[in-house]
Amino acid sequence: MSPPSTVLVTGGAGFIGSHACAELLDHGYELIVVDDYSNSTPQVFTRMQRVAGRFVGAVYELDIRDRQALSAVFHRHAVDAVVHFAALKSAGRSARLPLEYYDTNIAGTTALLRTMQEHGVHRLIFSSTCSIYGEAAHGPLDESAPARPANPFAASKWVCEQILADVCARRPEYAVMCLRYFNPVGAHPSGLLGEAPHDPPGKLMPSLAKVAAGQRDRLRVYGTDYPTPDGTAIRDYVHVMDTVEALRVALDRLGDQPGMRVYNLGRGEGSSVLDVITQFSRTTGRHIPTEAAPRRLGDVAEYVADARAAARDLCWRPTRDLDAMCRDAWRFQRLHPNGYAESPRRLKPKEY
Ligand SMILES: O=c1ccn([C@@H]2O[C@H](COP(=O)(O)OP(=O)(O)O[C@H]3O[C@H](CO)[C@H](O)[C@H](O)[C@H]3O)[C@@H](O)[C@H]2O)c(=O)[nH]1
Repeated sequence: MSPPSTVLVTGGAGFIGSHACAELLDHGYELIVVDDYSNSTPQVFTRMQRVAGRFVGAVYELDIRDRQALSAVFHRHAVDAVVHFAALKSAGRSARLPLEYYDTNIAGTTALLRTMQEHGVHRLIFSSTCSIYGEAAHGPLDESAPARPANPFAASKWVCEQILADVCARRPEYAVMCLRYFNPVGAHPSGLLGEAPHDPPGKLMPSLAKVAAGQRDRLRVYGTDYPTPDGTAIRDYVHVMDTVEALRVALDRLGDQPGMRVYNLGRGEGSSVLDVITQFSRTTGRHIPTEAAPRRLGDVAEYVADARAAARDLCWRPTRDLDAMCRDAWRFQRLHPNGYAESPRRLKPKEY
């Protein structure tokens, strides 16, 4: 099978989605994007065009659970493959709103799969997460580590993986890759694209950027009593540009073999919350005031990837370190203090 050329990206206006679209446009793919803008904004496409030098083919505002609207998109465009990001993704919020998460993430995925089937599209890249591993053993986790989802967000992703495995087991025409993202952070090196959630940022890197910029007075460190060397939780942070490079190679190779393949996308290097704060401070020269806070609902002590399968099959070797992740996140914050909401500031070269 030849590589797909027209790709439908769900959630293409979101953080990983927008960087993925820029990467795919850069490599000649034709893109159709659907997004409901529940945690993103259409402004992202203007920036994406500046980054990639060309337009996304078409953009539709829709909820992927709306099968009629989704079907109309497949009618209009000859889609070869789908990259599926659209989902709710906050572990803590999911513990408070389980139904909302199961409905959006699972019903959204089944609606997409049924629509794909109706239109004869069988190639899919699914966005999964390291959080399906839950409270697993310490140390690098490979793809065979048992799933023990610790919150409804993680459980919803694990259910989707099982649905996809069942579909692939019964239908040989399907080719699916599940990419288990560890903690993608950073921003496009142009400073045009970055992480700009609607709600006050709950994630570590954008929160750090807001504190460093003086938009928030301190960073709350959620949990200082984890069984880790410094008591704070360990994650495997990976630059979003490295992440989307892996995705692009996965898409290039999606047609090579049928069935379902699963890959961890992490660097194999754990950093604690305090490690990230120290690095962010060092990279930006800013003091980061902190405050110890209780553990966040649904969080676990440690996720570190064994990503040798992605290295072997996708020849993927992430090259950007934590310093680069902090530098790029900071550049986006400095250039766009309000994300996608307003025109950029002009920075002198030494300002970032
Ligand atoms: O202000 C903050 C924000 C975060 N943290 C801590 O920093 C670590 C990282 O938290 P993030 O919210 O940045 O990311 P998560 O580890 O919760 O990310 C998980 O959820 C993501 C989706 O939001 C992805 O699915 C990812 O793969 C999965 O690991 C956690 O220990 C968290 O408690 C703080 O201490 N203070």
